[in-house]
Amino acid sequence: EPSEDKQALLDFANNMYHSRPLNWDVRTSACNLWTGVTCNHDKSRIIAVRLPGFGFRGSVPSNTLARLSALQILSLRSNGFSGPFPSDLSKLGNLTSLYLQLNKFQGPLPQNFSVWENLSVINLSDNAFNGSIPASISNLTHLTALNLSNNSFSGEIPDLNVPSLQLLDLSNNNLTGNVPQSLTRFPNSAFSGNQLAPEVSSPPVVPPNEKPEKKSSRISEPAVLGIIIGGSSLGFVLIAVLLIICYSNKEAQPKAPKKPKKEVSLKREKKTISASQDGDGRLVFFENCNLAFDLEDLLRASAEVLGKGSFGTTYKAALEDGTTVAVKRLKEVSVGKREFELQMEAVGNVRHENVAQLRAYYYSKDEKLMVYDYYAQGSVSALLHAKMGEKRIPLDWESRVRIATGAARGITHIHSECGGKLVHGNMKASNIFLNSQQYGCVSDLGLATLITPIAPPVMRTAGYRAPEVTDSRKVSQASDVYSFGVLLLELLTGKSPIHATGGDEVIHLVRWVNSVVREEWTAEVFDVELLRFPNIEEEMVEMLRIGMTCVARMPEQRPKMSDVLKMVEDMRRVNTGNPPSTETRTEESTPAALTPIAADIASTSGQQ
Ligand SMILES: Nc1ncnc2c1ncn2[C@@H]1O[C@H](COP(=O)(O)OP(=O)(O)OP(=O)(O)O)[C@@H](O)[C@H]1O
Repeated sequence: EPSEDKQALLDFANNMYHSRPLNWDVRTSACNLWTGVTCNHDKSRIIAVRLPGFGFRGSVPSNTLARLSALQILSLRSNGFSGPFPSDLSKLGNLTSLYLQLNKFQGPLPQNFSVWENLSVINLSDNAFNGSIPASISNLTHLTALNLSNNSFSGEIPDLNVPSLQLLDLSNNNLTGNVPQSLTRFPNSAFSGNQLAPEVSSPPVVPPNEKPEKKSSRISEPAVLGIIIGGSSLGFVLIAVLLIICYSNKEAQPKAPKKPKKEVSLKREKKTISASQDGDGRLVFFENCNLAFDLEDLLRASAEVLGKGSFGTTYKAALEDGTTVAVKRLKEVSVGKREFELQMEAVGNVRHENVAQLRAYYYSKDEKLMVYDYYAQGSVSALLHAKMGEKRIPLDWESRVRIATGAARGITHIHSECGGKLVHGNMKASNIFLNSQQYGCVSDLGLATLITPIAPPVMRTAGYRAPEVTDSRKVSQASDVYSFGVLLLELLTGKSPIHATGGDEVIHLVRWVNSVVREEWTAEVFDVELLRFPNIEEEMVEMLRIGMTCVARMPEQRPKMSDVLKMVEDMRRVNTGNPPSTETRTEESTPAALTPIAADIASTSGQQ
């Protein structure tokens, strides 16, 4: 137990008024029991203190927090702290994140920010700080987010040439002069509400033959949730969600003139929207979730629409500490709260390296949210089908095998959960991502039974659906096996499950592969991008055989997922007698050698 750190915190709390009680008792374990306190691995030091919304009032007493010399994260936001910038903080050289927003701090900032060389996130917004912005902030080489908005900073903006900086908000101060060159990459909204030289608010100058940067290529202003939530009440979730809806819907509508960010501030809108708060919801985190954010951080995040799926819209949300998460906003949930929670618990408790972990969920009468890690590489669908040139690197055979193997492991694990009853229900390439080892990692499980199908499945979903699934809620483990088979065919052919040809014809991948295989074997079925890799034909044919077995028309003819996994993993051992490695595979295989195997596939798989 870090007894000196504990005493420092007690000295801090005992010398300050706070309206909400802290359960800090010198006799109990600070590392395990104290609210808002996190220790390091061996519990020898306190490394994070998060005290948002505890109703603290007054100045930070000196020589208290200063003694927490191992502190990395300090959050005192959404309280009533007043007085100058706490001098104690200058002793905290290990700080990485500092959240002092939504307090009543005043006066100038210390000029020397170099003492916090590890700082990555600084949020001092919504206080009454004044004076100039210290130029020494530019020495913080790890800085990713700087929010000084809604204060009274004056003078010119210093040249903050920090390449790591991703989020900047200096809006609503009294700043003058020009935006320095190093900061022109940030949107105008980062500087609005100041007295800056007029160029700042005019549109960026574009050379005559260059198109302006596409809106979608970076976080578009209408989609930005520039939401500052006062207080700590979780009930404010609906406000934020309303703003999400409002701002994301705007994307689809004809563009209205931009409102300055100032007007989006929730501080001002709270009163008018508060009638719709029902306060019945809460963000529920799953155990072992080490993401350092809470509901307020989430709601304040900048958000970008990733796409609309059959269950709702998914947003990429960039939190102030640099973490990025994916937030899925569900529509048409057809079950009650209890059933929803039980299903979320089942899904959230699935822990496997090939299953995307549900980090948190939120349920209220009007909104249901799910929070996942954000996968920056994009989905397998994007990796496979994005147009060449659009950030796409062709997926080589090794990558496709890793995707298939990972996905098979993930689904097999899902099928073993809940007494062997859990179903994924929505297996498709846009729901598979790459884990840190670049193996497939399946996401979006367990939703099919919760959502009312309001429209026939869109083309990209329909192609994965087993023939017996006429109602999207009637999915089964056997239908997951079918969808996995479609995924294998997609990886092999490079073609989407249902796709249009140049003309009006719509091709159904399963039927197409079947017909090619049945008529006469040709290597045409394989993605042309795979043909340049040597010695992979046998594996491709084996994967084709597995895929075709999975897409058997009758559910009872399909193998169990655990058997499919075995087949996928054996695919290499059978062919080489060696562990998987391109170097060890030397034997030649010619297209002619494929013919008997293809014939075998055609005769054994249950065709449509
Ligand atoms: N955690 C995530 N990280 C990165 N991208 C994601 C994440 N979750 C979803 N996406 C992407 O966001 C987009 C929308 O996803 P969403 O799951 O809402 O729809 P979908 O996969 O197209 O269809 P469905 O709702 O049937 O699963 C997809 O392109 C998906 O790949």
